[in-house]
Amino acid sequence: MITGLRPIPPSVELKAPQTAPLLAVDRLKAYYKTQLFGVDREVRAVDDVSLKINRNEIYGLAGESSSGKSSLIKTIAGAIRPPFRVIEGSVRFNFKDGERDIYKLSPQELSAIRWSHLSYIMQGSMSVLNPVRRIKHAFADFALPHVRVKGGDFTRLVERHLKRVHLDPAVLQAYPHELSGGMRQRVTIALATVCSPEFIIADEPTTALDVIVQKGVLSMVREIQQELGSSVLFVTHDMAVHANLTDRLGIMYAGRLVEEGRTRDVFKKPLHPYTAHLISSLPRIGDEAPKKGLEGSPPSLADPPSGCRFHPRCPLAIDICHREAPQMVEILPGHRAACHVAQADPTRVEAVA
Ligand SMILES: Nc1ncnc2c1ncn2[C@@H]1O[C@H](COP(=O)(O)OP(=O)(O)OP(=O)(O)O)[C@@H](O)[C@H]1O
Repeated sequence: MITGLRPIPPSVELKAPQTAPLLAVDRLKAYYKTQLFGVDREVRAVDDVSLKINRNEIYGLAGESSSGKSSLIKTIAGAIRPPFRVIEGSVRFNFKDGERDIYKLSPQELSAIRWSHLSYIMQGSMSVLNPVRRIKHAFADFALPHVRVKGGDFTRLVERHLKRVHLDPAVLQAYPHELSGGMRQRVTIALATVCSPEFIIADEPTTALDVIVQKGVLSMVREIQQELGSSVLFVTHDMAVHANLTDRLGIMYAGRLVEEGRTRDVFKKPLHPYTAHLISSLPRIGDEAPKKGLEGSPPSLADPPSGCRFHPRCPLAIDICHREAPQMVEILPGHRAACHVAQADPTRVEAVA
């Protein structure tokens, strides 16, 4: 455990009970407001999303390309830059030393919680690691400002952490190009976790890696999460990764969360036809039946369909789906879905899978 973290900023709110979720996202809307050929355009990348992430869990976020996963994690991390804007809603963290409402923090307060409370593992390790500087400088640049220890104590702290994640401290002397892709990604995970953050966002950290290396990196994520007792928001479109790693799973479609539940429940009994499709398209050994692709393409988020955004592609769509956007409703214990058909009769969705 690292001691010597920075003092709590004065604007921190009162502590909430430790049983409360670590993260509560409430009715969040965040849009890209751009102009195309002089015409205003609004891309509704995050459109009325509510979710909670508990302490000590790995929450997976899945969905096809352009469904809004990266935009949602940007809003959660408070990394909002024009043309992206938060329209309404809130993102609140219940950290051990007090609550933080991300959109009420000043830039200084936001940077004070980065790395020490909230950290981010990005997709490409090379975007974090400077190719012309040794790895040790990355630790000094990012982590050193967030711990009180300096000099030799800081080096010892980093070396201890590297050993904890099964990395040889010799990597500190290496340049990024001297390491394999898997090693570099391990280094970025070590970097993101060295200050023992309570909440870790991982954005497709294993996408560029081959399956064997990917397996090693995923076990490292699980191990470090358990050791630190952190919560992880793990984003990938790869459902096989979710099946192996995550405790709970949220599925996004066209800027909305359409299903959420314990990962095993979602895989066993999907409640949204889109999720059923994602699961049924996973390859299974011995299953020679041809896989049916999902017809149609994802909608434009600048002009999404009326009602349920999935209805133009949904084999179960009924009248109401064209007119009314379904709300996320708990259909089975701890298992929510935004689907009119499943809310009327959850067994109908099984037929899609
Ligand atoms: N800077 C931007 N300006 C305008 N629109 C954007 C911008 N960045 C993303 N978008 C749009 O927001 C929508 C959601 O994109 P986002 O990157 O969040 O999806 P994603 O699910 O993370 O996709 P991927 O898996 O491909 O990364 C898309 O329609 C995308 O075109």
